[in-house]
Amino acid sequence: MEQQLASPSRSGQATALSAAMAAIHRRGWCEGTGGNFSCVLEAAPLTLLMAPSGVDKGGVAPHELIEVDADGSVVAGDGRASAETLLHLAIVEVTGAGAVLHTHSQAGTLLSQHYGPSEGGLSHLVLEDLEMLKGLAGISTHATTVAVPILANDQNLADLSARARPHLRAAPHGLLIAGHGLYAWGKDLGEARRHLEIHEFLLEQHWRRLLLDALVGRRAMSL
Ligand SMILES: CSC[C@@H](O)[C@@H](O)C(=O)COP(=O)(O)O
Ligand SMILES: [Zn+2]
Repeated sequence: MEQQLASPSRSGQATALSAAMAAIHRRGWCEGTGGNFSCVLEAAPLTLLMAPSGVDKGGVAPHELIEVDADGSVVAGDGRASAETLLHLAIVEVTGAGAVLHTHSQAGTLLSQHYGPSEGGLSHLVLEDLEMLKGLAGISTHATTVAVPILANDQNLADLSARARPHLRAAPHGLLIAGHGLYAWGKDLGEARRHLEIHEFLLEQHWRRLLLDALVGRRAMSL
C-alpha cells in the first residue's frame, strides 16, 4: 500500500520558520525590522504563516507568527500583516512556492540599485559560469546563464505585485527589488532557504568581483 507522507504540523512549521528567521537575521540579512518570511500552511483556502509586520524578524517566537488569508488579511494571531504580504501571495500563486523569504542584505540592496531599471521598468542581474548556480533547482552545470529580474521599488504593493507577476515563472527562484532587497522562494521552507543562501552568495560574489575588477583596472592604469 502506498504510504502517504504526513505534511508538517502547524507547530512544526512555526518552529521551522521561526528558526529560519533567526538564522537569516544572524547572517545580517534582515536588520532593523527589514525582511519578511512566510510559508504555506494550507493550500485551499490559501493560508500563509508569516512574521508580523514591523518587528525584529530575528526574535519572533513560533507562537508569535500570524496567519494571513489570500486577501492579505490576518485570520489568526496578534499583529498586522507584513507591508509586503501581496508580493508573498503573488509568488505563491504564480510559482506554487511553499515558502517565500525576503531579505535586505547589503549586497542585494547595493546590486539591485546599481543594476536597477528606470522608473516602473525591468532590468536583470546576469550571473554565469559559477558552480554555486547548481544550488538552484533545475540547474545541473556551472556553464549556464541566469538572469535575476530587477523591478523598480514601489510602496504600492498591489502595483508592485502586478508588475512582478509576469516575470515570476521564468525567474530563477529569486527576484530583486531595486534599492530594496531580494525575494527567494522554493517548494518548501528547506528549498526556499537553500535558494536564499545561493542567491545571497551569488550577490556577494558579484559585488566582490566588481570591486576586484575595479582595483585591477586602477592598478593597470597606474602602471
Ligand atoms: C526597515 S522597514 C522595511 C519594510 O518597509 C519592508 O520593506 C520590510 O521588508 C519589512 O516590512 P514588514 O511590514 O515588517 O514585513
Ligand atoms: Zn522589504
